[in-house]
Amino acid sequence: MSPIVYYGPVINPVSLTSYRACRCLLAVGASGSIDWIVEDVKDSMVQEIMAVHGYIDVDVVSLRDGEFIMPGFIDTHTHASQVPNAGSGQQYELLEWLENITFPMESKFSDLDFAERTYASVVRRVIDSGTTTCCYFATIHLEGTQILAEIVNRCGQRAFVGKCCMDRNAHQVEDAESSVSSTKALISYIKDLPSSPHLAEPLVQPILTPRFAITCTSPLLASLGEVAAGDPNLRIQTHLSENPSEVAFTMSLFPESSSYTEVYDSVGLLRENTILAHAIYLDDEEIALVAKRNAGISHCPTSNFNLNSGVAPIGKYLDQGIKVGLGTDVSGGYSLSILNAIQNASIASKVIAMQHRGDPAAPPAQFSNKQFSVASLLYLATLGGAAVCNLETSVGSFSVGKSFDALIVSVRNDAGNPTIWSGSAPRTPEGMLEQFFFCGDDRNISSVYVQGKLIGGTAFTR
Ligand SMILES: Nc1nc2[nH]cnc2c(=O)[nH]1
Ligand SMILES: [Zn+2]
Repeated sequence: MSPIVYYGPVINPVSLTSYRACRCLLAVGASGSIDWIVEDVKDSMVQEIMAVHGYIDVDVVSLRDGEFIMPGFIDTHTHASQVPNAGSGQQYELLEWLENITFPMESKFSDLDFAERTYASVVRRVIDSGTTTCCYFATIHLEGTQILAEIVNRCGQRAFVGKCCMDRNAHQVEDAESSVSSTKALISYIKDLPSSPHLAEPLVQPILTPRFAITCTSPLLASLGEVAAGDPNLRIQTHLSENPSEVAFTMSLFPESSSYTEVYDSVGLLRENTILAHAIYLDDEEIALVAKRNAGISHCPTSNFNLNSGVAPIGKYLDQGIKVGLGTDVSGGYSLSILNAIQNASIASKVIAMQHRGDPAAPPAQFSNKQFSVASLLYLATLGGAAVCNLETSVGSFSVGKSFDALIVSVRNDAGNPTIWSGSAPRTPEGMLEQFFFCGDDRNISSVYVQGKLIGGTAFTR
């Protein structure tokens, strides 16, 4: 790959409360990582800055009015195998929905032709939605999950791919021993996929995936805890405390546990690289335990509304210093786009704020019971998600040495999305970002880059 320099408005998340938005020169080196960035650049300064950095005869691509660069979205929780069901089954709550909608679809992935066709289309759609890093659940099937990992790797997306571990309470189950051995086989398979030697971590990595406590016996969870103990870098993903009936059923299956969270913690599955989807009904002790273990929460607001699960008190978790990212949770959620998760995360935070009008959380609470700002939404969709995946030193924002995992966004008329009103020039980067978040869709995502390489949309060559 030749080095390249992008020139235009760059949106760069900093924290839950701030982001930078200014005209930058951003240089991507031959390895796909960021070589240098200069902020607040004017046209007259471009050639001199390039020369100072020894960038002679390097292409500069200039963005037009209405275009900007931002970090790629990070989807911390979705089910590739459930995408064909998106938009079906919203009349059910979680346990009935699994029984009637989800398990029947997942059973189909024993057919490898079906798996190949479905996953190829799913991964393309996820990339075109602007997701540069994705945490995928596949199904219980080893070969089907290997197909998903291979497709993701071929497409150049950054991802974690997991095979569901289930030895009870599902339509298809394995015994605990087979579940562990096929999980180990998946881990070896993914670690052997071709990858660039200069990367700190391969783009595609395995992730330990006990589906949730209801579908795993204590012996299976304990064995998966041993697998985790043998590989501290191995990420773990599961579901936690999503629905009141689920919580009650879990506690009836694990009467010796003091809480749902403790079921995972007692076997070593709660740690700094564990991704906990939903986490709506945690009590104060569970919140403290998640914080103590530095595990991350995947906030899946579209799914939480769609399956009538509840509204997760994310502001409260943020005030406890818990890492939070966004998840689409298809097909609990009906959209593969993190933009839709952003919109519903905003609404969920406003629902909580409305419920606490005149009753704000006592200081020093900063986020509890308050609506999210655009800065918070941006952070959750990018750098927050990166932290949940333990990837915050390589992706989620732009700084020297980080990977160029990025989107070029257009809110121009010629992007073809009439929902965005673009009559009010000149546009500010902040204004463009907000319009994109609330009115944007795939049509506004011109190019998708992972590690500097174009993986979706069209190459930006101006
Ligand atoms: N939303 C959701 N929750 C789950 N809990 C266990 N499995 C699932 C699933 O597939 N989707
Ligand atoms: Zn899920």
